[in-house]
Amino acid sequence: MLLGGNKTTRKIDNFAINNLKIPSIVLMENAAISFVKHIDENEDNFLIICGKGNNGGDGYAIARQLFSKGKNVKIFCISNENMSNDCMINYEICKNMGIEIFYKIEELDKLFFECNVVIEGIFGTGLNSEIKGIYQEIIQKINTASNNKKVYSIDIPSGINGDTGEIMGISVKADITISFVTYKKGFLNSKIKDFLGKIIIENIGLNETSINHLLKEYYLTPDMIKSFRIKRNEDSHKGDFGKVLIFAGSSGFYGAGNIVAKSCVRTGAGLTTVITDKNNFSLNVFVPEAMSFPINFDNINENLEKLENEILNSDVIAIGPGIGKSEQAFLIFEKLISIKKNNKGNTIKLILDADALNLLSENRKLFEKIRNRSILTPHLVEFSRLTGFSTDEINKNRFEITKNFAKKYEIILLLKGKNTIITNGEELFANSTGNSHMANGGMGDCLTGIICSLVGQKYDLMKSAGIGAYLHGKIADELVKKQYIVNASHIIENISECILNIFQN
Ligand SMILES: NC(=O)C1=CN([C@@H]2O[C@H](COP(=O)(O)OP(=O)(O)OC[C@H]3O[C@@H](n4cnc5c(N)ncnc54)[C@H](OP(=O)(O)O)[C@@H]3O)[C@@H](O)[C@H]2O)[C@H](O)CC1
Ligand SMILES: [K+]
Repeated sequence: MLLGGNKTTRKIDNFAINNLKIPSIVLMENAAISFVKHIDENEDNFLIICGKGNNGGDGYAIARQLFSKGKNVKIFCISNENMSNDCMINYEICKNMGIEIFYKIEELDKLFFECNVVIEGIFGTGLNSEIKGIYQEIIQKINTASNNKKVYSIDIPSGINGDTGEIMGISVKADITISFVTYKKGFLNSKIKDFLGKIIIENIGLNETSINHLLKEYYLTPDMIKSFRIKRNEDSHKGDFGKVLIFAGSSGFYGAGNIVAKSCVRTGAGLTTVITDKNNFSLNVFVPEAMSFPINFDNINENLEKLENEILNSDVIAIGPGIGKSEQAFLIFEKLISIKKNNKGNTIKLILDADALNLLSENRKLFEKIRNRSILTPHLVEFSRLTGFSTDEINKNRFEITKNFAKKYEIILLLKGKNTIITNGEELFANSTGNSHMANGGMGDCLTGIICSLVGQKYDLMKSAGIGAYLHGKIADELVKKQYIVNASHIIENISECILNIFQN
């Protein structure tokens, strides 16, 4: 699903009008028809509150549509001065059709009392400053009425900034928001969840393929994830699904390596090998399918030569969870990223997480070695270390900072958090799955294991990160329907079933 904001709405509008030659009034009509589809047939009494821009125009067009279905419709017109052209056209039609239109704020309370459903088209993507005066008063009244009326917002609850989700002074609290063409970036702001209600994204007669060159940002949906699927050949063998090398876990943190390995195996990698302390025997017990490459941490140099063969033999290397920041960990990390091509002549892909990111932050010249072949999966604090931006600055400007960073270092960045962001600097995915019940130790390790497995199975880096993040969150979303806390082990046991559901449903 396309992800957009205020500017992109104008860009899409302009393209549809100027290039596709769809008159703007037709787009508005399509928006109104799509909107009305979601209104309960049994509802009868509607109050439609309209501003003077195209959001209000949508409101008048929706009023016409409902009126023509025989519904009882009343309109509250906030202003009929300086209306946009299309708003004016629909306002005039409503007047000509004899729909009752009210103008005085004193009449509003009675209008609320008489209706069952409020539809508000005060501001959409054109909101450009703090809301004051009469607009503030009207929104307050809508929110008071919303206790016992169903409130629908057209495109965006009036008062929410479509780009940032910021509340511009005051906002309508919608029960249902029916938005057009794009999932608005502002909806990703977790602080306004209660203002959005149920979100529905509707078409206005534009096929996604005819406009998707205009924007390269997406909100991940099940359909998108399904479309990424690479079918398995009947005659394939384990070599086709990737040789994955994992450097994760160290004394005290063996669990991290075990979780990465088990997630990787369960996601379907062909062969999984874990570089681990020679004294770690837990791997074989926890993940019997994985192989180990034992390391003597007391004499690291003796291992590095043998390790070279292992590197040359791999398709993808995941590095980081639980490795610590010791000198030995650094030497192994440096070795693992020092070879770019494997024995088959293919680029060895890298997934860098946790301490690998911290080591990278402190040794920035290593960025040169990871270009064009890596996914970095920081959480907010790790990303702050990598970029030098404060966590507040990142939160306020996630899209721009992540894109710039990915572009600068030519890597895929996956910034974990609510609506995890994945970007290569051009294209961007915002994840739609996941919940707070999965916020506990080992989750990130599990995600690393899923992603390196997908890369091994020849999914490209963006798609591996996208599928991985979606799958990881989706499993947790399903599990919280029947349990309160979701741990990495729960995710691991459900990976395969969830992949099946996503790819085959
Ligand atoms: N491609 C699509 O998705 C389509 C969407 N449509 C709908 O159009 C709106 C956007 O319409 P637009 O006219 O650009 O903007 P709005 O209607 O949201 O608002 C503009 C008017 O609001 C005034 N304004 C803005 N901020 C304030 C404020 N704080 N206080 C008071 N008034 C404000 C603004 O006045 P100015 O004087 O500042 O110009 C405008 O009068 C989109 O959201 C969809 O609903 C199309 O129907 C089809 C295509
Ligand atoms: K609105």
